[in-house]
Amino acid sequence: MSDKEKAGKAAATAALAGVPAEPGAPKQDAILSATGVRRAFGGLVAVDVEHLEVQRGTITALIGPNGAGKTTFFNLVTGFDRPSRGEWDFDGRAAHRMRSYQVARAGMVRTFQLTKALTRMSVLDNMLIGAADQIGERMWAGLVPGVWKKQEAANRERAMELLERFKLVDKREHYAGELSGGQRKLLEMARALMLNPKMIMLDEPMAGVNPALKQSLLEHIKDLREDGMTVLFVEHDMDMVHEIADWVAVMAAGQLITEGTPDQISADQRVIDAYLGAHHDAAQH
Ligand SMILES: Nc1ncnc2c1ncn2[C@@H]1O[C@H](COP(=O)(O)OP(=O)(O)OP(=O)(O)O)[C@@H](O)[C@H]1O
Repeated sequence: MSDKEKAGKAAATAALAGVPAEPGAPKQDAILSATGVRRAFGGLVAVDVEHLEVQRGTITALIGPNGAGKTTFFNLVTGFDRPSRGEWDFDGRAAHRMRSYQVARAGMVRTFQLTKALTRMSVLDNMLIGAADQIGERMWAGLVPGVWKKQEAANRERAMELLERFKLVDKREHYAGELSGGQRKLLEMARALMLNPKMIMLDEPMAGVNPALKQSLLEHIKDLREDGMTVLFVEHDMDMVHEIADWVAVMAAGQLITEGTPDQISADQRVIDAYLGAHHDAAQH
């Protein structure tokens, strides 16, 4: 462990010390605080979270069995979906009425899996488009060419910096579709970082990544915390959760059933029951 990593981990642990392992537990300094968030699709309640706070400067995992509502929750707080009801503050500002690009500008940015269209573009173009898309620049780009040019040069510089950092710079002219599973995950992360987020939300960062690249991806995620960012990630790989999460929030059937440190969570009967229940249901289908 580097000194920087030790310091980042220690600061996160200190910030969470004394937080009870209970759903909705208040945090010392929550960057995201959500209350009464509900999203129904017809008769199906996908998300029904009474209260959740995410401590600033930590790596927090959001886990739960398939269909628990994790992705829907991500979509809601980042403005890509609208709740049936609910409120949340991000970094001290009410964010539940913001559009996705306003949320991104406020500093909460989620990663997206590369779509088919994006795999047919170069790695560098992916980076440049990532920046423009999420903050809605396309709307005014055509109107103010001078401003746009300047912004474009800055975006290009930032993109090259990030591609260096993620060791993708040699691939910049390659189609994104030519990248390996792990390199795609790095690109997804790098795209999100184009916006200099305060909090980055990663949806299954380890999915489809070969073991050789996993370690390097883990290091990159820890670096985000060490750089002062807050990380919230959805993940099924419990080894990864144990290795990097400072805190874990568990959802099942739309609700937040508990929270705690990785050790507290793996010993929690509610969590074991939720996973067993989900497997039992799946086996019956
Ligand atoms: N657009 C939608 N229309 C209808 N139902 C939806 C929609 N999006 C999600 N759902 C349903 O909401 C529930 C929660 O789904 P969600 O994808 O949020 O779960 P998840 O915890 O992310 O699952 P996984 O781990 O499998 O990705 C599921 O029952 C899902 O089928």
